[in-house]
Amino acid sequence: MNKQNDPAKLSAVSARAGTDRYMPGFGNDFETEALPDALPQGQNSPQKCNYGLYAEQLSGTPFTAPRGQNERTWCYRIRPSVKHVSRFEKIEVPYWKSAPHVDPDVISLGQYRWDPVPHTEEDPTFLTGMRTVTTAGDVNTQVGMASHVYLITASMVDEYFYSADSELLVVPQEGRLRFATELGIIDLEPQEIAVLPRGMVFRVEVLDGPARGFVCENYGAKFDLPSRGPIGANCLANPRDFKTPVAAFEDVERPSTVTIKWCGQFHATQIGHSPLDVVAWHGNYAPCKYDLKTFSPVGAILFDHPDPSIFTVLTAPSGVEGTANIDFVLFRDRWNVAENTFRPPWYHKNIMSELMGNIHGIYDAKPKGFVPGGMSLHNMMLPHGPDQPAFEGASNVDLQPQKLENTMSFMFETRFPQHLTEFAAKEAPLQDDYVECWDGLEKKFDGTPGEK
Ligand SMILES: O=C(O)Cc1cc(O)ccc1O
Ligand SMILES: [Fe+2]
Repeated sequence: MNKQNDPAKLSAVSARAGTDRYMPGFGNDFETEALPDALPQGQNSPQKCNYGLYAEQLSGTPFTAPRGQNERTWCYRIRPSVKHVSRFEKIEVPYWKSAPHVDPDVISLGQYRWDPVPHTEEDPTFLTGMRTVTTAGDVNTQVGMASHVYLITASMVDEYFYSADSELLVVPQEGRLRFATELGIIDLEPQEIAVLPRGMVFRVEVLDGPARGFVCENYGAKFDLPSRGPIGANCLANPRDFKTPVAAFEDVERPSTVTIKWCGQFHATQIGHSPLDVVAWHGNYAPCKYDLKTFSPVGAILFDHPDPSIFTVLTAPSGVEGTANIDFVLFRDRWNVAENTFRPPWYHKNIMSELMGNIHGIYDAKPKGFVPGGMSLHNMMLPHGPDQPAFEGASNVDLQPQKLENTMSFMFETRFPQHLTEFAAKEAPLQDDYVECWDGLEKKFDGTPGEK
């Protein structure tokens, strides 16, 4: 291996220069060290680690999980984590809610749509700027999810966080963020996503603000790549496009706070140093980022509109095959070529509940009103579909091959009904007139077949 491609050398450079670098692959068994020979070879727990480091395992799955699903990472760190978090004090993070959270005064049954949540006067961080929109399932039994909007203008300074409750899928819509994590640094911008594993400590800095985006908090089993079935080994999200950071550590001694989300509650602990002190690590339980522009969509090339599951980027299983705890689905720019076909999404009712967000541009089923930064919720078994202008347009358009451009929306689709928070129902800019977008769909039936 030449010097330039040697991950050890890259990470050493990375740690010193503070630049971010990544290793390709989804769920790979990675190894990386920010100082030469910090990573033990051939074993996990030497009697004494080099540099006086402590060896520590982070288990993301039970010890006995089947081999293909078993995930853990070995960290070689300046202090063991137990020196970072002890003597907890309960704190309030009022806008970050967890399931079950059903407010009797809030009705969740319905079709809802929101304008972008505006930035506030305060200077919120990733923690204080998190606004829960929906919750589903139960955080205590590790099933379900929550969807959030984040509004961030301030970096976390000497402040760290981890969620024992969940894996976090972060979908930026505006602004650039840096996730300084125990295992390395991820820089993130709109049209990219990051996946932060349960239990991993991080700090979020604003590189370019204000920052707004969406978070899917997964209480259940981890996000995985979907099986492609007959599609074969390529297209959709390809494993090599997922990027995991190389090791980068901080040897900083300053009064700091670590906040933990645990069973829906928040606790803080004070420490005298940065917990991001992992000098080297190896394993397959690690954060990653993914550029949504590398998603290769597959679709109908003759007629009809397939189910949106063909656009699944990541899926978090629920234990029932084909019934996801969460699917993360991407509607990106693509060619529309189907002949004699109503090309936008069809009208439907779904046993899964669909939370959508617009990252960029125009969504074909809702040409107006569903704008970047905005969201919609079509809850379990509640009918929805194209609005009246979209229906008329798509029913009458000349069906030439058409490139859908300037479009990127996503869906957090879960098997569980999603319950609105008070914030979503009462504070966020809910569009009271949303359901009127279907009012103009008139009766066309007159008992005769033919042109309508
Ligand atoms: O409701 C939506 O807009 C999402 C959606 C898109 C699609 O192409 C088919 C079904 C579906 O639920
Ligand atoms: Fe839908």
